[in-house]
Amino acid sequence: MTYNILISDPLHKEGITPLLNHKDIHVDIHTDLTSEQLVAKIGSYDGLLVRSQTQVTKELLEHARNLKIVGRAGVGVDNIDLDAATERGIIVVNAPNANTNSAAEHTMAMIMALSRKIPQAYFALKNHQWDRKNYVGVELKNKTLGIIGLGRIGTEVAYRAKGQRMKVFAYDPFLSPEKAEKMGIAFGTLEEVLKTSDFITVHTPLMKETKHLINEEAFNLMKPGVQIVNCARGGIIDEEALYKAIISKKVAGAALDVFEKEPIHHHVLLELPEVIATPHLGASTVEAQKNVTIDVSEDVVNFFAGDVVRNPVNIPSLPLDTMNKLAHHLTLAEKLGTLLIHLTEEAIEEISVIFAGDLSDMEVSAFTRRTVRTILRRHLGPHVNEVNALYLAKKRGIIIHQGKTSEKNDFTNLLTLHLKTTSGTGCISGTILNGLGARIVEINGYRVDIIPEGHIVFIHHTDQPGVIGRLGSLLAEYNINIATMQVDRSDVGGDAIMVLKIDRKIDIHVVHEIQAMMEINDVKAIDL
Ligand SMILES: NC(=O)c1ccc[n+]([C@@H]2O[C@H](COP(=O)([O-])OP(=O)(O)OC[C@H]3O[C@@H](n4cnc5c(N)ncnc54)[C@H](O)[C@@H]3O)[C@@H](O)[C@H]2O)c1
Ligand SMILES: O=C(O)CC[C@@H](O)C(=O)O
Repeated sequence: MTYNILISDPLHKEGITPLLNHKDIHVDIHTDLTSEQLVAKIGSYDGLLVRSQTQVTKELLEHARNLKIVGRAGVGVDNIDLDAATERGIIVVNAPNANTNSAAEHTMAMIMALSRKIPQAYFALKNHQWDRKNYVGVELKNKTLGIIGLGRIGTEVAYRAKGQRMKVFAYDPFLSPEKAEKMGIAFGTLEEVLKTSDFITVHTPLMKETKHLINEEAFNLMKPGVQIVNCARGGIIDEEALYKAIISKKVAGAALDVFEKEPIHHHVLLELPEVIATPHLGASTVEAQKNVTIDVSEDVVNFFAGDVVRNPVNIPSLPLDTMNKLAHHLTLAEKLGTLLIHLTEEAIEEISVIFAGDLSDMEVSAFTRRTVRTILRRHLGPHVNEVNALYLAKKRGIIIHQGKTSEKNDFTNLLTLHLKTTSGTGCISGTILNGLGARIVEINGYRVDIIPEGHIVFIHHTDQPGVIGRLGSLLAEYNINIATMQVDRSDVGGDAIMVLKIDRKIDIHVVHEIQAMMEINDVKAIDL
Protein backbone atom coordinates (compact mmCIF):
# COMPACT_ATOMS: atom_id res chain seq x y z
CA MET A 1 0.00 0.00 0.00
CA THR A 2 1.35 3.44 -0.93
CA TYR A 3 0.27 6.54 0.97
CA ASN A 4 0.28 9.74 -1.10
CA ILE A 5 1.29 12.89 0.75
CA LEU A 6 0.89 16.39 -0.62
CA ILE A 7 3.07 19.22 0.69
CA SER A 8 1.31 22.47 -0.18
CA ASP A 9 3.48 25.08 1.64
CA PRO A 10 7.28 25.46 1.51
CA LEU A 11 8.84 23.12 4.06
CA HIS A 12 12.46 22.53 4.98
CA LYS A 13 13.96 20.10 2.43
CA GLU A 14 15.90 17.99 4.93
CA GLY A 15 12.99 18.01 7.37
CA ILE A 16 10.90 15.84 5.08
CA THR A 17 13.56 13.08 5.02
CA PRO A 18 11.45 10.76 7.26
CA LEU A 19 8.75 10.84 4.57
CA LEU A 20 11.13 10.46 1.62
CA ASN A 21 12.89 7.53 3.29
CA HIS A 22 9.69 5.60 3.87
CA LYS A 23 9.09 2.91 1.29
CA ASP A 24 5.29 3.13 1.49
CA ILE A 25 5.09 6.91 1.27
CA HIS A 26 5.04 8.93 -1.92
CA VAL A 27 5.51 12.71 -1.60
CA ASP A 28 4.34 15.41 -4.03
CA ILE A 29 5.39 19.02 -3.45
CA HIS A 30 3.14 21.72 -4.95
CA THR A 31 3.57 24.98 -3.10
CA ASP A 32 1.99 27.29 -5.64
CA LEU A 33 -1.52 25.88 -6.00
CA THR A 34 -4.53 28.18 -5.96
CA SER A 35 -7.30 27.11 -3.60
CA GLU A 36 -9.30 25.84 -6.62
CA GLN A 37 -6.34 23.76 -7.83
CA LEU A 38 -5.88 22.35 -4.34
CA VAL A 39 -9.56 21.37 -4.15
CA ALA A 40 -9.22 19.63 -7.52
CA LYS A 41 -6.10 17.71 -6.44
CA ILE A 42 -6.74 16.81 -2.82
CA GLY A 43 -8.96 13.78 -3.54
CA SER A 44 -6.03 11.51 -4.35
CA TYR A 45 -4.01 12.24 -1.20
CA ASP A 46 -3.88 10.35 2.10
CA GLY A 47 -1.95 13.09 3.89
CA LEU A 48 -1.51 16.86 3.58
CA LEU A 49 1.37 18.87 5.06
CA VAL A 50 1.01 22.64 5.46
CA ARG A 51 2.46 25.68 7.20
CA SER A 52 0.28 28.71 7.87
CA GLN A 53 -0.42 29.63 4.26
CA THR A 54 -2.65 26.84 3.02
CA GLN A 55 -6.20 27.26 4.26
CA VAL A 56 -7.53 23.82 5.14
CA THR A 57 -11.19 24.73 4.89
CA LYS A 58 -14.36 22.69 5.27
CA GLU A 59 -14.81 22.89 1.50
CA LEU A 60 -11.32 21.52 0.87
CA LEU A 61 -11.91 18.67 3.34
CA GLU A 62 -15.21 17.81 1.64
CA HIS A 63 -13.20 17.00 -1.50
CA ALA A 64 -10.53 15.12 0.46
CA ARG A 65 -12.12 11.69 0.16
CA ASN A 66 -8.92 9.78 0.98
CA LEU A 67 -7.37 12.20 3.45
CA LYS A 68 -6.48 10.70 6.81
CA ILE A 69 -3.99 13.13 8.29
CA VAL A 70 -3.19 16.84 8.10
CA GLY A 71 0.24 17.82 9.42
CA ARG A 72 0.82 21.45 10.43
CA ALA A 73 4.52 22.29 10.46
CA GLY A 74 4.17 24.81 13.29
CA VAL A 75 1.95 25.57 16.27
CA GLY A 76 -1.15 27.56 15.24
CA VAL A 77 -3.90 25.50 13.66
CA ASP A 78 -6.22 28.43 13.00
CA ASN A 79 -5.76 27.84 9.23
CA ILE A 80 -7.31 24.37 9.63
CA ASP A 81 -11.04 23.77 10.14
CA LEU A 82 -10.59 21.42 13.08
CA ASP A 83 -14.30 20.62 13.48
CA ALA A 84 -14.59 19.65 9.83
CA ALA A 85 -11.44 17.51 10.06
CA THR A 86 -12.65 15.83 13.27
CA GLU A 87 -16.10 15.13 11.83
CA ARG A 88 -14.49 13.45 8.82
CA GLY A 89 -12.18 11.43 11.08
CA ILE A 90 -9.06 13.20 9.83
CA ILE A 91 -6.35 13.48 12.45
CA VAL A 92 -4.55 16.81 12.68
CA VAL A 93 -1.01 16.87 14.05
CA ASN A 94 1.24 19.86 14.64
CA ALA A 95 4.76 20.63 15.87
CA PRO A 96 4.14 22.62 19.04
CA ASN A 97 7.62 22.64 20.54
CA ALA A 98 9.98 23.09 17.65
CA ASN A 99 9.57 26.81 16.97
CA THR A 100 9.12 28.10 20.54
CA ASN A 101 12.67 29.48 20.80
CA SER A 102 12.56 31.16 17.42
CA ALA A 103 9.21 32.82 18.14
CA ALA A 104 10.41 33.97 21.59
CA GLU A 105 13.66 35.33 20.13
CA HIS A 106 11.74 37.12 17.38
CA THR A 107 9.45 38.67 20.01
CA MET A 108 12.46 39.94 21.97
CA ALA A 109 14.03 41.25 18.76
CA MET A 110 10.79 43.13 18.04
CA ILE A 111 10.60 44.54 21.59
CA MET A 112 14.19 45.78 21.37
CA ALA A 113 13.81 47.16 17.85
CA LEU A 114 10.61 48.89 18.94
CA SER A 115 12.06 50.42 22.10
CA ARG A 116 15.08 51.85 20.20
CA LYS A 117 13.26 52.61 16.91
CA ILE A 118 15.93 50.66 15.05
CA PRO A 119 13.95 49.96 11.85
CA GLN A 120 12.87 53.61 11.54
CA ALA A 121 16.41 54.93 12.10
CA TYR A 122 17.83 52.40 9.65
CA PHE A 123 15.26 53.39 7.04
CA ALA A 124 16.13 57.09 7.50
CA LEU A 125 19.85 56.37 7.21
CA LYS A 126 19.27 54.32 4.06
CA ASN A 127 17.52 57.42 2.77
CA HIS A 128 20.65 59.50 3.50
CA GLN A 129 19.31 61.18 6.70
CA TRP A 130 21.70 61.37 9.67
CA ASP A 131 18.97 62.05 12.21
CA ARG A 132 19.75 61.53 15.90
CA LYS A 133 16.97 63.51 17.56
CA ASN A 134 13.89 61.75 16.13
CA TYR A 135 14.99 58.28 17.13
CA VAL A 136 15.44 58.57 20.88
CA GLY A 137 14.27 55.35 22.50
CA VAL A 138 13.49 54.07 25.99
CA GLU A 139 15.37 51.54 28.11
CA LEU A 140 13.80 48.19 28.84
CA LYS A 141 15.44 47.94 32.28
CA ASN A 142 12.83 48.36 35.04
CA LYS A 143 9.99 48.65 32.53
CA THR A 144 7.03 46.28 32.95
CA LEU A 145 6.39 43.75 30.22
CA GLY A 146 2.79 42.50 30.23
CA ILE A 147 2.54 39.01 28.77
CA ILE A 148 -0.90 37.84 27.74
CA GLY A 149 -0.79 34.06 27.37
CA LEU A 150 1.94 32.39 29.42
CA GLY A 151 2.28 29.18 27.39
CA ARG A 152 5.41 27.88 25.70
CA ILE A 153 6.38 31.10 23.91
CA GLY A 154 5.03 33.50 26.57
CA THR A 155 7.16 31.72 29.17
CA GLU A 156 10.32 31.85 27.05
CA VAL A 157 9.71 35.56 26.41
CA ALA A 158 9.30 36.08 30.17
CA TYR A 159 12.68 34.47 30.93
CA ARG A 160 14.39 36.53 28.21
CA ALA A 161 12.74 39.77 29.38
CA LYS A 162 13.97 39.11 32.91
CA GLY A 163 17.44 38.88 31.37
CA GLN A 164 16.87 42.43 30.16
CA ARG A 165 16.02 43.36 33.79
CA MET A 166 12.39 43.97 32.88
CA LYS A 167 9.58 43.37 35.37
CA VAL A 168 7.30 40.71 33.98
CA PHE A 169 3.56 40.72 34.68
CA ALA A 170 1.52 37.96 33.07
CA TYR A 171 -2.12 37.07 32.50
CA ASP A 172 -3.30 33.58 31.55
CA PRO A 173 -6.70 32.34 32.74
CA PHE A 174 -5.64 28.71 32.34
CA LEU A 175 -2.53 28.88 34.48
CA SER A 176 -2.54 28.78 38.26
CA PRO A 177 -0.95 31.75 40.03
CA GLU A 178 1.20 29.21 41.94
CA LYS A 179 2.73 27.99 38.68
CA ALA A 180 3.56 31.55 37.64
CA GLU A 181 4.97 32.19 41.10
CA LYS A 182 7.22 29.14 40.75
CA MET A 183 8.51 30.63 37.50
CA GLY A 184 9.19 33.85 39.38
CA ILE A 185 6.68 35.75 37.26
CA ALA A 186 4.10 38.16 38.72
CA PHE A 187 0.59 37.17 37.77
CA GLY A 188 -2.57 39.28 37.55
CA THR A 189 -5.90 39.80 35.86
CA LEU A 190 -6.12 41.02 32.29
CA GLU A 191 -7.19 44.43 33.55
CA GLU A 192 -4.24 44.68 35.95
CA VAL A 193 -1.77 43.70 33.26
CA LEU A 194 -3.25 46.17 30.76
CA LYS A 195 -3.23 49.01 33.31
CA THR A 196 0.33 48.48 34.58
CA SER A 197 2.47 47.51 31.59
CA ASP A 198 4.86 49.66 29.58
CA PHE A 199 5.12 46.99 26.88
CA ILE A 200 2.40 44.40 26.16
CA THR A 201 3.00 41.24 24.14
CA VAL A 202 0.32 38.70 23.25
CA HIS A 203 1.02 34.96 23.07
CA THR A 204 -2.37 33.24 22.98
CA PRO A 205 -3.77 31.11 20.19
CA LEU A 206 -6.33 32.82 17.95
CA MET A 207 -9.74 31.46 18.92
CA LYS A 208 -13.28 32.75 19.35
CA GLU A 209 -12.35 33.79 22.91
CA THR A 210 -9.14 35.64 21.95
CA LYS A 211 -10.39 37.34 18.74
CA HIS A 212 -9.97 41.09 19.41
CA LEU A 213 -8.96 40.42 23.00
CA ILE A 214 -7.02 43.67 22.68
CA ASN A 215 -9.76 46.02 21.52
CA GLU A 216 -10.73 49.64 22.05
CA GLU A 217 -11.81 48.97 25.63
CA ALA A 218 -8.46 47.30 26.37
CA PHE A 219 -6.51 50.21 24.84
CA ASN A 220 -8.52 52.61 27.04
CA LEU A 221 -7.24 50.81 30.12
CA MET A 222 -3.57 51.01 29.10
CA LYS A 223 -0.96 53.52 30.25
CA PRO A 224 -0.32 56.40 27.82
CA GLY A 225 2.82 55.65 25.80
CA VAL A 226 2.42 51.88 26.01
CA GLN A 227 4.08 49.80 23.27
CA ILE A 228 2.35 46.74 21.78
CA VAL A 229 3.79 43.55 20.29
CA ASN A 230 2.01 40.80 18.40
CA CYS A 231 4.12 37.85 17.26
CA ALA A 232 1.28 35.37 17.88
CA ARG A 233 -1.67 35.75 15.52
CA GLY A 234 -3.32 38.53 13.60
CA GLY A 235 -6.79 39.11 15.00
CA ILE A 236 -5.85 38.88 18.69
CA ILE A 237 -5.37 42.64 18.46
CA ASP A 238 -8.16 44.62 16.79
CA GLU A 239 -6.22 46.41 14.03
CA GLU A 240 -8.72 49.24 13.72
CA ALA A 241 -8.60 49.91 17.46
CA LEU A 242 -4.79 49.79 17.37
CA TYR A 243 -4.73 52.32 14.53
CA LYS A 244 -6.96 54.71 16.52
CA ALA A 245 -4.90 54.23 19.68
CA ILE A 246 -1.69 55.13 17.80
CA ILE A 247 -3.23 58.17 16.10
CA SER A 248 -4.53 59.39 19.50
CA LYS A 249 -0.99 58.95 20.93
CA LYS A 250 -2.22 56.47 23.57
CA VAL A 251 0.05 53.85 22.01
CA ALA A 252 3.60 54.99 21.32
CA GLY A 253 4.62 52.07 19.17
CA ALA A 254 3.60 48.68 17.84
CA ALA A 255 5.59 45.73 16.51
CA LEU A 256 3.60 43.31 14.39
CA ASP A 257 4.70 40.01 12.91
CA VAL A 258 1.17 38.88 12.11
CA PHE A 259 -1.95 40.42 10.57
CA GLU A 260 -5.66 39.74 10.48
CA LYS A 261 -5.43 38.90 6.77
CA GLU A 262 -2.21 37.54 5.34
CA PRO A 263 -0.34 38.05 3.12
CA ILE A 264 -0.53 41.85 3.07
CA HIS A 265 1.00 44.20 0.55
CA HIS A 266 -0.57 47.46 1.71
CA HIS A 267 -1.88 48.08 5.20
CA VAL A 268 -2.99 51.27 6.85
CA LEU A 269 -0.97 50.42 9.99
CA LEU A 270 2.22 50.26 7.91
CA GLU A 271 1.70 53.91 6.95
CA LEU A 272 2.32 54.91 10.59
CA PRO A 273 5.92 55.65 11.64
CA GLU A 274 5.17 54.17 15.08
CA VAL A 275 4.61 50.72 13.56
CA ILE A 276 7.37 48.27 12.76
CA ALA A 277 6.58 44.95 11.15
CA THR A 278 7.83 41.67 9.74
CA PRO A 279 5.94 39.35 7.36
CA HIS A 280 5.11 36.49 9.78
CA LEU A 281 8.74 35.56 10.40
CA GLY A 282 8.46 34.40 14.03
CA ALA A 283 9.22 30.80 13.14
CA SER A 284 11.43 31.57 10.16
CA THR A 285 14.79 30.30 11.32
CA VAL A 286 16.75 27.44 9.84
CA GLU A 287 16.48 25.54 13.12
CA ALA A 288 12.75 26.02 13.65
CA GLN A 289 11.84 25.21 10.05
CA LYS A 290 13.94 22.06 10.03
CA ASN A 291 12.64 20.90 13.40
CA VAL A 292 8.93 21.59 12.80
CA THR A 293 9.17 19.74 9.50
CA ILE A 294 10.97 16.76 11.07
CA ASP A 295 8.43 16.59 13.92
CA VAL A 296 5.42 16.66 11.68
CA SER A 297 6.94 14.29 9.09
CA GLU A 298 7.79 11.78 11.81
CA ASP A 299 4.24 11.95 13.10
CA VAL A 300 2.86 11.28 9.62
CA VAL A 301 5.16 8.23 9.39
CA ASN A 302 4.05 7.12 12.88
CA PHE A 303 0.43 7.47 11.87
CA PHE A 304 0.69 5.35 8.73
CA ALA A 305 2.76 2.76 10.60
CA GLY A 306 -0.05 2.46 13.18
CA ASP A 307 2.20 3.86 15.91
CA VAL A 308 1.34 6.50 18.46
CA VAL A 309 1.39 10.03 17.06
CA ARG A 310 3.18 12.44 19.38
CA ASN A 311 1.39 15.69 18.69
CA PRO A 312 -2.25 15.11 17.81
CA VAL A 313 -4.41 18.23 17.93
CA ASN A 314 -7.90 16.75 17.69
CA ILE A 315 -7.45 13.70 19.94
CA PRO A 316 -5.70 13.62 23.32
CA SER A 317 -2.09 12.62 23.15
CA LEU A 318 -0.77 9.78 25.29
CA PRO A 319 2.90 8.95 25.76
CA LEU A 320 4.17 5.88 23.94
CA ASP A 321 4.88 3.88 27.11
CA THR A 322 1.32 4.52 28.35
CA MET A 323 -0.07 3.38 25.00
CA ASN A 324 2.07 0.25 25.15
CA LYS A 325 0.78 -0.48 28.66
CA LEU A 326 -2.79 -0.01 27.45
CA ALA A 327 -2.48 -2.07 24.26
CA HIS A 328 -4.10 -5.27 25.61
CA HIS A 329 -6.89 -3.35 27.28
CA LEU A 330 -7.57 -1.41 24.08
CA THR A 331 -8.03 -4.69 22.23
CA LEU A 332 -10.25 -5.89 25.07
CA ALA A 333 -12.35 -2.70 24.84
CA GLU A 334 -12.81 -3.37 21.14
CA LYS A 335 -13.85 -6.99 21.66
CA LEU A 336 -16.26 -6.13 24.49
CA GLY A 337 -17.76 -3.33 22.41
CA THR A 338 -18.21 -5.65 19.42
CA LEU A 339 -19.93 -8.31 21.52
CA LEU A 340 -22.16 -5.85 23.31
CA ILE A 341 -23.31 -4.02 20.20
CA HIS A 342 -24.24 -7.35 18.56
CA LEU A 343 -26.33 -8.26 21.59
CA THR A 344 -28.15 -4.92 21.56
CA GLU A 345 -29.70 -3.98 18.24
CA GLU A 346 -31.76 -0.88 19.04
CA ALA A 347 -30.84 2.80 18.85
CA ILE A 348 -28.19 3.73 21.40
CA GLU A 349 -28.89 6.41 23.99
CA GLU A 350 -25.95 6.08 26.40
CA ILE A 351 -22.58 4.35 26.48
CA SER A 352 -20.62 4.10 29.67
CA VAL A 353 -17.11 2.83 30.08
CA ILE A 354 -15.94 2.07 33.61
CA PHE A 355 -12.40 1.10 34.57
CA ALA A 356 -11.68 -0.60 37.86
CA GLY A 357 -8.62 -1.78 39.71
CA ASP A 358 -5.09 -1.52 38.31
CA LEU A 359 -6.28 0.57 35.39
CA SER A 360 -7.82 3.29 37.46
CA ASP A 361 -4.59 5.24 37.89
CA MET A 362 -4.01 5.31 34.13
CA GLU A 363 -5.14 7.79 31.53
CA VAL A 364 -8.02 5.77 30.14
CA SER A 365 -9.86 8.06 27.76
CA ALA A 366 -8.29 5.99 24.99
CA PHE A 367 -10.57 3.05 26.02
CA THR A 368 -13.61 5.26 25.74
CA ARG A 369 -12.67 6.33 22.22
CA ARG A 370 -11.93 2.74 21.15
CA THR A 371 -15.19 1.49 22.66
CA VAL A 372 -17.34 4.26 21.18
CA ARG A 373 -15.64 3.82 17.82
CA THR A 374 -16.36 0.08 17.83
CA ILE A 375 -19.97 0.55 18.84
CA LEU A 376 -20.74 3.36 16.38
CA ARG A 377 -19.09 1.54 13.48
CA ARG A 378 -21.85 -1.07 13.65
CA HIS A 379 -24.42 1.64 12.89
CA LEU A 380 -22.50 4.25 10.95
CA GLY A 381 -19.88 2.25 9.07
CA PRO A 382 -16.12 2.12 8.81
CA HIS A 383 -15.56 5.88 8.55
CA VAL A 384 -15.96 6.11 12.35
CA ASN A 385 -12.51 6.23 13.92
CA GLU A 386 -10.92 7.33 17.18
CA VAL A 387 -10.72 10.91 15.96
CA ASN A 388 -14.40 11.40 15.20
CA ALA A 389 -16.07 8.79 17.47
CA LEU A 390 -16.90 11.12 20.38
CA TYR A 391 -17.84 13.94 18.01
CA LEU A 392 -20.25 11.71 16.09
CA ALA A 393 -21.71 10.29 19.31
CA LYS A 394 -22.38 13.81 20.59
CA LYS A 395 -23.90 14.84 17.27
CA ARG A 396 -26.32 11.89 17.49
CA GLY A 397 -27.29 12.80 21.04
CA ILE A 398 -25.58 9.74 22.55
CA ILE A 399 -24.44 10.41 26.10
CA ILE A 400 -20.99 9.10 26.96
CA HIS A 401 -20.00 8.38 30.55
CA GLN A 402 -16.48 7.49 31.54
CA GLY A 403 -15.61 6.44 35.05
CA LYS A 404 -12.70 5.11 37.04
CA THR A 405 -12.78 3.27 40.31
CA SER A 406 -10.10 1.70 42.43
CA GLU A 407 -12.57 -0.99 43.58
CA LYS A 408 -11.14 -4.30 42.45
CA ASN A 409 -14.03 -6.78 42.89
CA ASP A 410 -12.58 -10.23 42.12
CA PHE A 411 -10.17 -8.94 39.50
CA THR A 412 -7.07 -6.81 39.61
CA ASN A 413 -8.45 -4.91 36.63
CA LEU A 414 -11.89 -4.82 35.10
CA LEU A 415 -13.29 -3.01 32.11
CA THR A 416 -17.09 -2.72 32.09
CA LEU A 417 -19.26 -1.37 29.30
CA HIS A 418 -22.91 -0.44 29.74
CA LEU A 419 -25.13 0.33 26.81
CA LYS A 420 -28.53 1.95 27.18
CA THR A 421 -30.75 1.66 24.14
CA THR A 422 -34.31 2.73 23.40
CA SER A 423 -35.56 -0.62 24.70
CA GLY A 424 -33.21 -1.70 27.45
CA THR A 425 -29.68 -2.01 28.69
CA GLY A 426 -26.73 -4.31 28.09
CA CYS A 427 -23.63 -4.81 30.15
CA ILE A 428 -20.36 -6.67 29.64
CA SER A 429 -17.13 -6.90 31.64
CA GLY A 430 -13.70 -8.16 30.78
CA THR A 431 -10.28 -8.36 32.34
CA ILE A 432 -6.66 -9.04 31.46
CA LEU A 433 -5.48 -11.98 33.56
CA ASN A 434 -1.83 -11.91 34.44
CA GLY A 435 -0.04 -14.28 32.05
CA LEU A 436 -3.30 -15.65 30.63
CA GLY A 437 -4.52 -12.76 28.51
CA ALA A 438 -8.02 -11.37 27.99
CA ARG A 439 -11.23 -12.85 29.38
CA ILE A 440 -14.87 -11.83 29.22
CA VAL A 441 -16.11 -12.43 32.76
CA GLU A 442 -19.68 -11.18 32.80
CA ILE A 443 -22.45 -10.62 30.26
CA ASN A 444 -25.71 -8.97 31.31
CA GLY A 445 -25.26 -10.11 34.91
CA TYR A 446 -24.29 -13.72 34.05
CA ARG A 447 -20.85 -14.95 35.08
CA VAL A 448 -18.81 -16.36 32.17
CA ASP A 449 -15.18 -17.08 31.37
CA ILE A 450 -14.58 -16.60 27.66
CA ILE A 451 -11.45 -15.87 25.67
CA PRO A 452 -12.65 -13.03 23.42
CA GLU A 453 -11.62 -14.33 20.02
CA GLY A 454 -12.92 -16.56 17.25
CA HIS A 455 -16.51 -17.56 16.49
CA ILE A 456 -18.95 -17.04 19.34
CA VAL A 457 -22.61 -18.04 19.53
CA PHE A 458 -24.51 -16.28 22.27
CA ILE A 459 -27.83 -17.87 23.18
CA HIS A 460 -30.47 -16.61 25.53
CA HIS A 461 -32.84 -19.43 26.47
CA THR A 462 -35.11 -20.87 29.14
CA ASP A 463 -33.43 -23.27 31.55
CA GLN A 464 -34.93 -26.70 30.68
CA PRO A 465 -33.57 -30.24 30.46
CA GLY A 466 -32.50 -31.32 26.96
CA VAL A 467 -31.84 -27.87 25.45
CA ILE A 468 -28.09 -28.28 25.45
CA GLY A 469 -28.30 -31.80 23.99
CA ARG A 470 -30.63 -30.78 21.15
CA LEU A 471 -28.46 -27.79 20.35
CA GLY A 472 -25.35 -30.01 20.25
CA SER A 473 -27.07 -32.43 17.87
CA LEU A 474 -28.20 -29.63 15.59
CA LEU A 475 -24.68 -28.25 15.32
CA ALA A 476 -23.28 -31.74 14.77
CA GLU A 477 -25.67 -32.17 11.82
CA TYR A 478 -23.89 -29.25 10.19
CA ASN A 479 -20.49 -30.54 11.22
CA ILE A 480 -19.92 -27.59 13.56
CA ASN A 481 -17.61 -28.48 16.40
CA ILE A 482 -18.11 -26.85 19.81
CA ALA A 483 -14.74 -25.82 21.26
CA THR A 484 -16.02 -24.51 24.62
CA MET A 485 -19.38 -23.94 26.21
CA GLN A 486 -20.45 -21.77 29.15
CA VAL A 487 -23.88 -21.90 30.72
CA ASP A 488 -25.37 -19.77 33.46
CA ARG A 489 -28.93 -19.12 34.64
CA SER A 490 -30.85 -16.72 36.84
CA ASP A 491 -32.62 -19.55 38.69
CA VAL A 492 -33.81 -23.12 38.10
CA GLY A 493 -36.17 -23.11 35.08
CA GLY A 494 -35.61 -19.38 34.59
CA ASP A 495 -33.71 -17.22 32.14
CA ALA A 496 -30.36 -18.67 31.07
CA ILE A 497 -27.53 -18.01 28.69
CA MET A 498 -25.17 -20.22 26.73
CA VAL A 499 -21.99 -18.97 25.16
CA LEU A 500 -20.44 -21.37 22.65
CA LYS A 501 -17.13 -21.08 20.95
CA ILE A 502 -17.25 -22.96 17.69
CA ASP A 503 -14.49 -23.91 15.29
CA ARG A 504 -15.85 -22.27 12.18
CA LYS A 505 -18.13 -19.46 11.10
CA ILE A 506 -21.77 -20.43 11.40
CA ASP A 507 -24.14 -19.97 8.41
CA ILE A 508 -27.12 -17.71 8.95
CA HIS A 509 -29.64 -20.50 8.17
CA VAL A 510 -28.18 -22.52 11.08
CA VAL A 511 -28.66 -19.49 13.32
CA HIS A 512 -32.31 -19.39 12.17
CA GLU A 513 -32.72 -23.10 12.93
CA ILE A 514 -31.37 -22.59 16.46
CA GLN A 515 -33.65 -19.59 16.87
CA ALA A 516 -36.62 -21.79 15.89
CA MET A 517 -35.99 -24.20 18.79
CA MET A 518 -38.76 -23.83 21.36
CA GLU A 519 -36.75 -22.89 24.41
CA ILE A 520 -34.47 -20.48 22.59
CA ASN A 521 -35.34 -16.81 23.03
CA ASP A 522 -32.49 -15.23 21.10
CA VAL A 523 -29.36 -16.28 19.19
CA LYS A 524 -26.48 -14.12 18.05
CA ALA A 525 -23.45 -15.30 16.10
CA ILE A 526 -20.48 -12.97 16.50
CA ASP A 527 -16.97 -13.18 15.09
CA LEU A 528 -14.42 -11.54 17.34
N1 LIG B 1 4.72 34.44 14.57
C1 LIG B 1 5.00 33.18 14.38
O1 LIG B 1 5.58 32.78 13.40
C2 LIG B 1 4.58 32.20 15.43
C3 LIG B 1 5.40 31.10 15.70
C4 LIG B 1 4.99 30.18 16.66
C5 LIG B 1 3.78 30.37 17.31
N2 LIG B 1 3.01 31.43 17.00
C6 LIG B 1 1.75 31.67 17.71
O2 LIG B 1 2.05 31.98 19.06
C7 LIG B 1 0.94 31.69 19.87
C8 LIG B 1 1.39 30.98 21.14
O3 LIG B 1 2.03 29.76 20.84
P1 LIG B 1 2.50 28.79 22.03
O4 LIG B 1 3.28 27.70 21.40
O5 LIG B 1 3.08 29.57 23.13
O6 LIG B 1 1.09 28.23 22.49
P2 LIG B 1 0.70 27.63 23.93
O7 LIG B 1 -0.51 26.84 23.69
O8 LIG B 1 1.88 26.99 24.56
O9 LIG B 1 0.34 28.92 24.78
C9 LIG B 1 -0.83 29.65 24.62
C10 LIG B 1 -1.23 30.17 25.97
O10 LIG B 1 -2.32 31.06 25.82
C11 LIG B 1 -3.16 30.89 26.95
N3 LIG B 1 -4.49 31.44 26.67
C12 LIG B 1 -5.53 30.86 26.03
N4 LIG B 1 -6.58 31.69 26.03
C13 LIG B 1 -6.19 32.81 26.66
C14 LIG B 1 -6.83 34.04 26.96
N5 LIG B 1 -8.09 34.27 26.61
N6 LIG B 1 -6.12 34.99 27.63
C15 LIG B 1 -4.83 34.78 27.99
N7 LIG B 1 -4.19 33.61 27.75
C16 LIG B 1 -4.85 32.65 27.08
C17 LIG B 1 -3.16 29.40 27.18
O11 LIG B 1 -3.56 29.07 28.49
C18 LIG B 1 -1.70 29.07 26.93
O12 LIG B 1 -0.95 29.08 28.13
C19 LIG B 1 0.00 30.91 18.98
O13 LIG B 1 -0.99 31.80 18.47
C20 LIG B 1 0.87 30.45 17.84
O14 LIG B 1 0.15 30.22 16.68
C21 LIG B 1 3.39 32.36 16.09
O1 LIG C 1 4.48 28.58 9.14
C1 LIG C 1 5.05 29.52 9.71
O2 LIG C 1 6.16 29.92 9.45
C2 LIG C 1 4.31 30.21 10.84
C3 LIG C 1 4.27 29.35 12.02
C4 LIG C 1 3.70 29.97 13.22
O3 LIG C 1 2.82 30.99 12.96
C5 LIG C 1 3.07 28.91 14.10
O4 LIG C 1 1.95 29.09 14.55
O5 LIG C 1 3.76 27.92 14.34
